[in-house]
Amino acid sequence: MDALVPVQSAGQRLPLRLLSPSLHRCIGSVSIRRSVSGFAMDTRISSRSPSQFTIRSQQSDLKESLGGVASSSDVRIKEWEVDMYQNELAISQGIRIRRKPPSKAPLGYSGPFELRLLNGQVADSPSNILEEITWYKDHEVSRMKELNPLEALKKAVENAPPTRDFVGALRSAHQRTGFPGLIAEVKKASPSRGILKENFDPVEIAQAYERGGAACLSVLTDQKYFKGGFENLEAIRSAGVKCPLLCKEFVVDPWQIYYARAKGADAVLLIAAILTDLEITYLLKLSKKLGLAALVEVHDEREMGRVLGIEGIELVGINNRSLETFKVDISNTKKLLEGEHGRQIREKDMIVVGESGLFTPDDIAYVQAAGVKAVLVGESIVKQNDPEKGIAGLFGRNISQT
Ligand SMILES: O=P(O)(O)OC[C@@H](O)[C@@H](O)c1c[nH]c2ccccc12
Repeated sequence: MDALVPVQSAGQRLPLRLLSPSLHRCIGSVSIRRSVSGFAMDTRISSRSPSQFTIRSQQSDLKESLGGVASSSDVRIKEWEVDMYQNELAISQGIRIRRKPPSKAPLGYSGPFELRLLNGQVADSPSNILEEITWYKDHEVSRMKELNPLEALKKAVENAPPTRDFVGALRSAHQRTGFPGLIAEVKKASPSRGILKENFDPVEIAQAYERGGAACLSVLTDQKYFKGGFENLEAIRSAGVKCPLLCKEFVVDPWQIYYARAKGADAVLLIAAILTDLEITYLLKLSKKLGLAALVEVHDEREMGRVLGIEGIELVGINNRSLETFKVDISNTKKLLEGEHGRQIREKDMIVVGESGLFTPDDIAYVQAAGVKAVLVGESIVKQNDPEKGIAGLFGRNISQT
């Protein structure tokens, strides 16, 4: 991808070679190009003039960029089309979560896409909590980007201390203890459980987890739904906690990967239920480039099949909680590790993380027998007065020095 594509006006056709074959039918504007590698791109209307716009790829490291001139309403229409294509592309991969509300269409626009895409989906309210979070996140990220432009973030990342080896820490904890490596979660609240801990001191909890033998920590950074924050990630890191840190976010934009890295993360979460294969591939590459591990989360067989088709994934999380219905069932981990999928995972030597709903030594033994080498645990340990003891209770013995 070394193309520099001149764009005179929105609506101009772009060279076929830049488009995915399945999207040839969509040719007709720069926006389509954006929806293909699209996620990789960032649209900005330049401050010099509202009728001037540049679309710069976040893959600018790969020297691709688009630039052009159009009216700002053209740009809005094109952006809306991109969003709709994003939804379409996702639907074609069996993803039910829509990334944008369907009626974000600019006022007065009634092209063929609007008719097609709104058909049967006229309501503009999210169909479940994951969709709601995703829509809100999109909104939040665009605001945060204004305050922290990518260029500045890249500089911060260049000067940031090196990352710690998240995957290595899990593997060595597994070898050391004979139990799945523990990713202990620093989580104040969740939409399904409400407030988990009133007097929540993230640094104290993180230090207790570390003393208790956690291999890594997961820190919720979502503010609105989980009462977390990036300040928690930063505080834990600067308090000298050595466990590698997973930034627990709903990543819908590459900007968030840079941000997580700048704020002290060693790993990021990529949720297959909200990301297309292309997005996962791109975000995975970007994470690696920045020295971050990526935990790719699935919650059903279809998502597992999808991620097994993507090169370079080392860590797969199986969430026992549906983020759409909140239903928790730890046999999900077992189910997804059976048969052909399990075989492929073993062949590729991937680390599987059993996530959510783990409370007792029996639960740990159950998911371990199913094939996980790591577990991600929040509620059962964060709720304890002493989270360090909570870990010993969860495993049935002290895992800090075995
Ligand atoms: O508190 P629990 O049931 O132990 O679950 C922890 C973790 O798996 C859960 O918080 C989680 C898994 N995937 C997520 C994605 C986003 C937010 C949260 C999550």
